Amino acid sequence: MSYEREKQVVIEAAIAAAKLCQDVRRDIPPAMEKSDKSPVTVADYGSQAVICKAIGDAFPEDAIVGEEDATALRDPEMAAQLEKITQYVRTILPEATSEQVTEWIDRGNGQVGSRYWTLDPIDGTKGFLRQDQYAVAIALVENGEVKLGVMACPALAIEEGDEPGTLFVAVRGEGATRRSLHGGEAQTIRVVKADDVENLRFVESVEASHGDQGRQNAVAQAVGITAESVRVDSQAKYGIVASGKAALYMRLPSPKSPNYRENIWDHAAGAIVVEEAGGRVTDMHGKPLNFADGSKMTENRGVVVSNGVIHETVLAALRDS
Ligand SMILES: Nc1ncnc2c1ncn2[C@@H]1O[C@H](COP(=O)(O)OS(=O)(=O)O)[C@@H](OP(=O)(O)O)[C@H]1O
Ligand SMILES: [Mg+2]
Ligand SMILES: [Mg+2]
Ligand SMILES: [Mg+2]
Repeated sequence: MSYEREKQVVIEAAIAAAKLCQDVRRDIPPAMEKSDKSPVTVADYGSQAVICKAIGDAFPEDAIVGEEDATALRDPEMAAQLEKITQYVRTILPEATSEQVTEWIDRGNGQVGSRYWTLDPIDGTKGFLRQDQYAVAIALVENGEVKLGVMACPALAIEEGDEPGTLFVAVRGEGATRRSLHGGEAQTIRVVKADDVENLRFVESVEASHGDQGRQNAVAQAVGITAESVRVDSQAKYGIVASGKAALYMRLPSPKSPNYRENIWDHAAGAIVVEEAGGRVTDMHGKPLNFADGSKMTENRGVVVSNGVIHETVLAALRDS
């Protein structure tokens, strides 16, 4: 088995961060606004602090490329927010100080290199605020290839009716598993088979502005998916495809933001989980996602995630659309 220590460290960190996020969510957090107008909450910061501390302590040589940074929190006007974040972090690390919290968050300001971690402390912040789906997503990348992905989806039940909370783990060459965030055995997961008509659904973002829902639906129809899309926030969509509950996840560039480029932390963990479950992940032109060059995937457009079998058909339908 490879990456055993890495896996242990980040599974433990992801479970702790997921608990912190659920604690915050029970108190219904107000959102703060980032410079790009997107929302961020005390849970995004708290989750990044807990995970970056764990990775930085265990692997001090490794760079971490995280979504958030602590610059805004050092503004004296943000003192009350920083204190709140610190209180939540103390439920996991009782001795934590505000100064340490900002320092741990800023461990996520690393650069993409030959070996690095990428972290989305809360993917789907809008979903988190809506009490819908979100994910804590961590991946280890070596020489441009994702080697390990750990994704906690605190609001996603394994089977309908179960207590929500699913943890996905994948190591390159060793398959993908899921388990309950509340404990229990890990089960191997596989993508949906071509003849499993009941699960030939497709998933897309809840937020219409994060994709092109008109074109996504047209392409799904063109490849024979007749059911309406299932709209889910965050990389939980990758988990759903990897578990065989949907055959396709499409994310096509939004006509409203044609210059948007995808971030590595929005895809790295989810992508390895799907690939190790037997699926395929490319951009809309069939190019592999580029995790080698920087935090933005500047050479890629959109994302297509499938069970593999239908992938070429989807890419062909996209060319024709
Ligand atoms: N214009 C545009 N196009 C594509 N993607 C965008 C865009 N704007 C934001 N984002 C990123 O979307 C991340 C949320 O993922 P989803 O779209 O899958 O979830 S959601 O339905 O919007 O909640 C979200 O991740 P978080 O910021 O971690 O929540 C953003 O990185
Ligand atoms: Mg964000
Ligand atoms: Mg994200
Ligand atoms: Mg995020």
